[in-house]
Amino acid sequence: MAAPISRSGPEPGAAPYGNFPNYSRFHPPEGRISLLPQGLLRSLFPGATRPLLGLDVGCNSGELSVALYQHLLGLQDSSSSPEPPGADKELKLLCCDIDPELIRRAQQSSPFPASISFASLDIMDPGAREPFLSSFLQRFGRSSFDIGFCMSVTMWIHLNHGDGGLLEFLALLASLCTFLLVEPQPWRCYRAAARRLRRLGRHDFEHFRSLRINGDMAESITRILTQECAMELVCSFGSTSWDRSLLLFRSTTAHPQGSD
Ligand SMILES: C[S@@+](CC[C@H](N)C(=O)[O-])C[C@H]1O[C@@H](n2cnc3c(N)ncnc32)[C@H](O)[C@@H]1O
Repeated sequence: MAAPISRSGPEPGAAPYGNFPNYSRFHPPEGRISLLPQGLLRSLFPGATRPLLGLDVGCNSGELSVALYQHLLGLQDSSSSPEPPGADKELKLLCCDIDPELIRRAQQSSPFPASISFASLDIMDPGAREPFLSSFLQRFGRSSFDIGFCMSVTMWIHLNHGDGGLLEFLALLASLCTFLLVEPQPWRCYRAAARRLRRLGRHDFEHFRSLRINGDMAESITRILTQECAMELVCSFGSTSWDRSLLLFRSTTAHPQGSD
């Protein structure tokens, strides 16, 4: 299920999918994690009696996925300490990324292999996505995830797949997840990404100049999710130091606590 990524050529900085090899050095997980309240998972799923299922889309090399897992379960921030007994029964996290090399690194360094699975997947490829996601969900007798994470990914989907792709992506996440945490990139990041590509002598992103969804991206994504995807905004956890907001949505149609 490896996605077709070419790493040949003299342009390592281009990262056309946002597949930067050292992303977490520039945007460390702590900047996001510190905005999320302690005990968030328990407050969203009081009295959950079976493992909660999470989906992290665009996980890069996994640093944020691991930090989210630790934070949500209230584990000490130490990748060297073993997972406490029982933790793997509380939350199972499926993390995917289009870049197989990033996934290989995530797998190699994962401190919690029993609870966090990393896999190479282009989430926009229905032929690969559907069997992959349903086989994971079926293992737990489920048809949806309790919580999804879409952290600094919307811009890359939007630039590579256009307005239609962004709408399709958000509708997909809304249909798959009871709760959804989204960190949208603001519009100025789109300009910076396009500039970076031009400086490297590459063609513009195919869709950049024709995007009609533009401007205040947090507002647009909130509008799409709430008006077109049957979700409601539960909370905005504020903005990171690099001015990206963390928005939590809940499905208005899914049953609570993953009771599907
Ligand atoms: C900017 S990084 C964000 C990484 C991580 N979520 C974080 O916030 O620290 C965006 C990631 O999305 C991934 N990505 C982009 N398009 C994707 C797609 N169609 N399917 C899966 N992953 C994708 C990229 O490879 C990249 O690793």
